[in-house]
Amino acid sequence: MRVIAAMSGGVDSAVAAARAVDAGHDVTGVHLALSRNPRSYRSGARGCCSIEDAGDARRAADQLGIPFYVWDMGEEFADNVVDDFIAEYTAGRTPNPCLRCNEKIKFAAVLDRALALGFDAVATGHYAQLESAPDGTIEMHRAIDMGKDQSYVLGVLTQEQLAHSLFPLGDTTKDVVRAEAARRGIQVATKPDSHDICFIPDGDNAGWLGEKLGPKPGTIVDEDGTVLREHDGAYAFTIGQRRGLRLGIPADDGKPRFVLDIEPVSGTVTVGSRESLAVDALECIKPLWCGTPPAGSLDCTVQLRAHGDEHRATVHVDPSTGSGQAAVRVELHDPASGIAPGQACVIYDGTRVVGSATISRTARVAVG
Ligand SMILES: Nc1ncnc2c1ncn2[C@@H]1O[C@H](COP(=O)(O)OP(=O)(O)OP(=O)(O)O)[C@@H](O)[C@H]1O
Repeated sequence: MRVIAAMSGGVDSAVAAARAVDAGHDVTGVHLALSRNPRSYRSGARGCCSIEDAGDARRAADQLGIPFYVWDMGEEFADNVVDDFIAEYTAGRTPNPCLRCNEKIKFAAVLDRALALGFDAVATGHYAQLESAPDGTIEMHRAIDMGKDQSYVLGVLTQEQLAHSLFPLGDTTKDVVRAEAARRGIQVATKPDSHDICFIPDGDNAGWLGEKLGPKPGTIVDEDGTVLREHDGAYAFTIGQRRGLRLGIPADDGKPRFVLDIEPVSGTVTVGSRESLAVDALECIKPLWCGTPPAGSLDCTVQLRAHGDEHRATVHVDPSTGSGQAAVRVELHDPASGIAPGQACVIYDGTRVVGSATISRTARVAVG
């Protein structure tokens, strides 16, 4: 097959490209220039797409003896990932930009360009496994290294996209990948892993959003509406957040308080007890299925954030719902905490990804 290897300049994608070459594919390396404000990883925090990253990717491609190009996808990334991230926070929701990047950039814009240029597939260093099912469809499964498993952020991929994807690292642990990179003489063998949000290299999401959006004053209130303090922007808060609330006055019961709700229009952030955070029912919109869409009810597990726990659940799918309405309802068998609208609910049957949907509403566990 003619394969585009998406090479970030990191160790995973270098080894993934090497394995694609070993498997006998005709491989071309491509580094994506995504961020408009690239930051050198030598400055400490590892961001994305700096000149050094592109140079590391090029060197790895040279070592493998494969052609190498840089594709500028900065505009697509800004429009589909960065702007969406800002819009979602503005609306009081909690987006996952990696998932969005996979959906709109790596397995959409990049794959489309690859196919248009006559390539058959895109290989990445994501940790997930692909298997052919007896009916000829491609199934995506969790990676064997559960510490690195990235099937959650790939849960948005459709059958068509999976049919043109290769994940050469899914059956390997990160330790083995680093050892293999060292054995192959790949220079980036010890390069640190990237931060979750590549365009916010120092991890200060609130500071970054504050710069983009400016002050949007509002109040923090407790569950009975008492104002506890003012704040400069509700976008600095996420449901389930405990740290950095700077409430000053302790709760009546002396226990920690958590963000329970964010009202985007008034900017009111409600805080309360850990118990009040628990939810056991979710409504989700915009489902994307890896294979044939399920209908009716499904006993399964769901994952509600990257690297989050698996929760046993019964999922009800209504294929007839119009866009914007809850197409997927999820009953969690045990309550979960810190679940925010905007997050993806990825549905698993064992290790197999069934699909994903975006959480639009959560319902609190009835107390007493
Ligand atoms: N700027 C980029 N250019 C090309 N491919 C990229 C880029 N960023 C990410 N990728 C692809 O997406 C995969 C997953 O990206 P992620 O940000 O999770 O990196 P990672 O797990 O740290 O991998 P790596 O060690 O290769 O950077 C990478 O392995 C690579 O194939």
